Amino acid sequence: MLPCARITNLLVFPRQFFTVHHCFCSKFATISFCQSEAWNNLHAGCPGFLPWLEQKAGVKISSVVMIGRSAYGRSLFASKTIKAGSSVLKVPFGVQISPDDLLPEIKILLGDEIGNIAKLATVILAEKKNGPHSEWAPYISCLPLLGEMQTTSFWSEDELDMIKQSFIYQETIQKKAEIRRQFLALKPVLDHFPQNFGDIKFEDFLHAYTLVESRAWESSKGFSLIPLADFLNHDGHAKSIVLNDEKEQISEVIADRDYAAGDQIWITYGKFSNAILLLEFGFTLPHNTFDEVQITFKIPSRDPLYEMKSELLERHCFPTLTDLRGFKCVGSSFTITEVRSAIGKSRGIPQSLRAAARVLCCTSAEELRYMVEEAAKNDGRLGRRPFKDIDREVQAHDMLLSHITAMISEYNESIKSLGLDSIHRGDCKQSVRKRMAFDLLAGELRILKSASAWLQSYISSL
Ligand SMILES: C[S@@+](CC[C@H](N)C(=O)[O-])C[C@H]1O[C@@H](n2cnc3c(N)ncnc32)[C@H](O)[C@@H]1O
Repeated sequence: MLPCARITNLLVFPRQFFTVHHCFCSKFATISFCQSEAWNNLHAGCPGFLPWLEQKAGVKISSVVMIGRSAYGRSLFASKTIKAGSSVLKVPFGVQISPDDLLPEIKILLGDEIGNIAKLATVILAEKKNGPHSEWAPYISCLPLLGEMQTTSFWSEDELDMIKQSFIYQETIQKKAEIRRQFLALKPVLDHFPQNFGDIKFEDFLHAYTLVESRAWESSKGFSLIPLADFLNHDGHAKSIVLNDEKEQISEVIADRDYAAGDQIWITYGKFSNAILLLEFGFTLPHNTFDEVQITFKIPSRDPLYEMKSELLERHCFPTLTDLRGFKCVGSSFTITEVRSAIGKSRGIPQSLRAAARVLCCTSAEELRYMVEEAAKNDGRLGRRPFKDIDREVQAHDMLLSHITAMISEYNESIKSLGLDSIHRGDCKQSVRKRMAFDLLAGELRILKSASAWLQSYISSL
């Protein structure tokens, strides 16, 4: 049995500054958030959904779950006691939706620039247009509506401004641009089949794309939506995942703990930071142990050693970045996670980041050449050893510390401007987004503070 990966793994890691986007509009597109909430409560349990799915599959899928609603949206609950290690549900591949379900006459017109997520989104759009005549109607009608989507692609400019300190801000912009690019490539094809799609707008496509991204798993067919399994919510500490059994042609979830009747059943979507959860799934956790922060450096253009440092850093550790306007610059983005302890033998901040700081603070070509020779004599990695000159080592780490200190004060400012008093008040869309912005920024601030404490401790130990 193979673990099924959330598609986020493929899209976001290894992460650079890039990504996807897009949307989908339907007859529900104009429904306000509150109206759609009411609609959902009415259909909270998706009555008849499981019997319908079992009839379609021709086999029993689960005798231990029921569909309900919790603070996390639609959810699966134990209908009776479930023991750790026992099967929760088994969904045959035959009742999963994949890009293979695209009509052949449409599929043949799609070029390589249309990815699997966009293809699967196109399947959803066609089924949605089919309304009650769709063979997937009971499933499609249970999916979240446009007004309920919370991923940052749906945030207004003002809302995005709340998280401008985080790399997710830039990623959201790039992701939406990429989704729009795919939509524009797809649109002429969709327009050839008005009976299948109607007049699809970008918002429709973005909606469908985000539904796929937040609910599909990687499969032998690219990506698949797995009805019922996709009603399971994420717990960062859960061990259960969706497993694929190619031989039996089923996806299965095994309980990682004992559940009493009525308990919500959890799985993990993966080891995702709040930034990724927000970008791809539209939620955050109050304390996420997988949070991370991107530290980005650029060599000052006035540095007399700019060319030499650029060449070295590009060769050894810094990728070339292309900014939003298409200008290339040498810089680098390093990911840091929480440093558990500021003292002792803790792993500290990444060696690659410290190496880059050492290169950046060199003031002569001789110093840089010496670093290259030293790397060649050892494991080939540039700047991994502390400077023999302690002042220089302090200088490199001081530079990092002041960069991180500046970030800390920017994060503090952003958190303050959220208005701490109002964060935990209210359930409306704006309050929910404010709370998520707070979780994101507070988590990233915690990491920056841990890095700062580690750097201070290292510098004072020199
Ligand atoms: C795979 S679906 C799970 C079913 C979903 N609750 C529904 O209503 O259809 C993933 C979505 O569930 C919600 N979700 C999952 N885990 C969550 C959590 N721990 N906290 C808040 N929302 C969560 C998010 O909206 C996410 O995009």
